[in-house]
Amino acid sequence: MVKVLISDKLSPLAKEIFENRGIEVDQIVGLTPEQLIEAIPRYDGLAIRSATKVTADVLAAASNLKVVGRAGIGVDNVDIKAATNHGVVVMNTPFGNSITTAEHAIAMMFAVARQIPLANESTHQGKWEKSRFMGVELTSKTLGVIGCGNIGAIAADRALGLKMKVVAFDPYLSVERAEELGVEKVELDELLARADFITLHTPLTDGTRGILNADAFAKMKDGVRIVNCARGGLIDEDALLAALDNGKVAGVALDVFAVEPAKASPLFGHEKVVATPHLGASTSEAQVNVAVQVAEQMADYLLDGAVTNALNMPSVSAEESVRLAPYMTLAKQLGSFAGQLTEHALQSIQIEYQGDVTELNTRPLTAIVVEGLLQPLMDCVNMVNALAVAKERDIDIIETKHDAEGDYHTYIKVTVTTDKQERSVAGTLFADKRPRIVSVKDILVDAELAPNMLYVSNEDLPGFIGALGTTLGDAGLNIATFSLGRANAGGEAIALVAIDAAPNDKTVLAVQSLPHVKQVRALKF
Ligand SMILES: NC(=O)C1=CN([C@@H]2O[C@H](COP(=O)(O)OP(=O)(O)OC[C@H]3O[C@@H](n4cnc5c(N)ncnc54)[C@H](O)[C@@H]3O)[C@@H](O)[C@H]2O)C=CC1
Ligand SMILES: O=C(O)C(=O)COP(=O)(O)O
Repeated sequence: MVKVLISDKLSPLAKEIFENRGIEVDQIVGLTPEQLIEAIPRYDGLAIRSATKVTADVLAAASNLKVVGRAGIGVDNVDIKAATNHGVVVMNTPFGNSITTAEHAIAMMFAVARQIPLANESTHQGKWEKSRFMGVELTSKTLGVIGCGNIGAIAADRALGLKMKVVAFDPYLSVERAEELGVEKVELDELLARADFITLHTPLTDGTRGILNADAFAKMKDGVRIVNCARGGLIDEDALLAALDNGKVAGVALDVFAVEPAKASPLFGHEKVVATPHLGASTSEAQVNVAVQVAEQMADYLLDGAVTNALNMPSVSAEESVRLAPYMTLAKQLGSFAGQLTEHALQSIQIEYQGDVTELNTRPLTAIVVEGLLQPLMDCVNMVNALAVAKERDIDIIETKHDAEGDYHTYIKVTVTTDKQERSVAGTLFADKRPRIVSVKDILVDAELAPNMLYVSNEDLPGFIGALGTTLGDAGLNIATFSLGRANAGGEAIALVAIDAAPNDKTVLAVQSLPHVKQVRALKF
């Protein structure tokens, strides 16, 4: 039975969805890294929020894991590269909590503009310090949005509603999109120089880590106020403390911290710091959204092979997955066939799609061709990591698509170029949706692959077929099907023989030593 571990606090709806779909669920919150490593081999799926750290060590131990589902957006707590290498799909829920998080950023902006938390605390203490708390208006102020994606754009929209002017820095924001949003696209330095308030909405990556550092603070207006509801690592906390102390920054509202859970920080207790414990996504609405979405996405993948919102794999809908299924078998067979015949260093893999198949999402097909091809050559390759593994090894993957040209309404051809030769194998689906190999090295054949096959290439001369049959018969091997093809009379010929059991090395050698035989391979599918 498929098993999922929920290792962070998720709406109970997630568990309910998994169970309704026949998936066994354990919810264990607060595991130490060691406990997670010990538990993880028992699970096919892991559902998390931001607390669980899915490190390379966890993934190395996760021998059955197929998917990590992040009920939320940021995946900086998941080692995606290691997940890819281990063939684990990582998916998130990119929109479920974006409104909620943008609202938190706006709430934090008000909180820091009017010192609401401090005023609240003082009032509860019966101090009535009316003259202590002097705030600033938001109207007409300039808000600098760093990272204008889903959340940044919603925050910008709300700020415009508050009659603020919004400038945005985001290298990937087009001028048209900026216009549509009603924001002014600017460079970072200009944003820093102009903004009265700055709000951060980028992911934490090597490119954004410390984006607000001492240099950046130096470029800001005196008395700027900053909101961070994205990730702690975006702000250099030491530089921030200095900027608060020297008056450059009038106030900061932090929902996120460099190290979480943040139980101690020099920023804590500072009058100018408003802090919340990573609450950006914590509304009942958002938590229902992300829990339902992650559970459904994970169940779809584990049960039906549908891929949605994956960060390391192309998307495949459930309907596509059904239509793709016979093609996936064909593509895997073609890749595997080519891989089992490949003896030299691979340079490129060309995958040509013709006819009906071009109407489908061919990216998963390409991934599975490459998986099939690399599997005989190396361990631990699967659909998730195949393209990355090929790239790492400088193998070019070339995908082409054409209308149907020849005899087949649908057709896939895989051509492998090594440093010594080029070899191709092509196949189709017949009306029964069963895959057929229709050519090898451009020699026409018509073969249905069986678990055990013998591939023989030979010179097309009389006597070979009888000799092959006798050799296999002598070895006690029953022939199930026998497909032949030849380039021309007397030219290169190919035999693809389905046999009921795998031939041993002695039999392969015996076939190899038959007259006119060029190459023999026992193939497994
Ligand atoms: N506090 C909380 O509870 C929550 C925090 N988040 C954080 O918010 C982040 C943003 O979420 P979304 O808006 O949904 O992501 P998104 O992917 O829609 O937007 C991120 C934007 O950042 C931009 N960006 C990337 N590198 C940049 C750079 N060097 N400088 C400026 N912009 C850059 C991208 O072009 C993109 O437009 C998430 O990655 C997550 O870390 C998300 C949800 C809840
Ligand atoms: O979705 C995100 O990126 C968040 O940061 C939300 O984090 P959480 O799920 O509340 O731990």
